Amino acid sequence: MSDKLTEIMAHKRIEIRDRVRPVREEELSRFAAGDTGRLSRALRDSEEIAVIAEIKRRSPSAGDISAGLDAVEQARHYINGEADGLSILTDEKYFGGSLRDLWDVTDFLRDRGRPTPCLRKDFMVDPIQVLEAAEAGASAILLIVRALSIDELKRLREAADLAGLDSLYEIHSEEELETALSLDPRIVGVNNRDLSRFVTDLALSEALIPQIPDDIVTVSESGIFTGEDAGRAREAGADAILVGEGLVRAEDPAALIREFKEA
Ligand SMILES: O=P(O)(O)OC[C@@H](O)[C@@H](O)c1c[nH]c2ccccc12
Repeated sequence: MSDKLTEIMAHKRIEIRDRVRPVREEELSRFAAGDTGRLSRALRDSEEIAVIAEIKRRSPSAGDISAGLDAVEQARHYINGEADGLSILTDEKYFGGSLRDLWDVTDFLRDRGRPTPCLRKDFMVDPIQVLEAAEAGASAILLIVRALSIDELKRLREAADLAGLDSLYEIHSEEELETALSLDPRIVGVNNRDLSRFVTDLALSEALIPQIPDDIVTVSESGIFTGEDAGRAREAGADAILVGEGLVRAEDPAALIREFKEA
């Protein structure tokens, strides 16, 4: 692990320090109520390539993407385009998001009676964040394999399982794929962006996704802007793509989601 990701993880551990406390099993398990695996199911059930549409205001690599973005308005576009899942950045310092965005979007989805599953996109390090995700109505959390020890990965996964949340294991190398596969994952995401150097290359999905067993849901993440990119991910065998910047910058995000699915 190096530079930016190291910096972000160090910051995250400090940022949550005041909130960390023992999280009891009962606190987590009251969210599980028969609704486990909503994101993995939605991605698997889609006939075309599934689309996870991300709400992201800025990033260390792109800078400001859309500083004043209204999370609920953006979610409305994504739902109109029939996104299969939403990814909501809740990190404030580096991505301009908040837990409040997640609460607002899941409230909006609930009011519409449309249970599109939401991923809490953040740098998870402690079970308290899993509890926060469940409370805010998320269906899944992100686990960045490179950023966590095996013990942390196991601890976070256990908390997510108790709360009925899916865990998306994000990888960026063959070695990380091995680690993820040893943890019995339901969803593995290949991040095409090198989190140390910020370059994206879909060739990484093309190299790694074919090595992932069929019963695991696969996601190609980052650097997808066009129907052609989505087509490459599908050709590589991805069940889903995760798209942020391309959709946030799009004039008509709903149309772009349809284009991804038709590719
Ligand atoms: O905006 P893009 O290039 O479409 O990428 C989306 C998503 O993959 C990216 O935001 C992301 C992937 N893994 C992360 C981990 C933390 C924060 C953000 C991310």
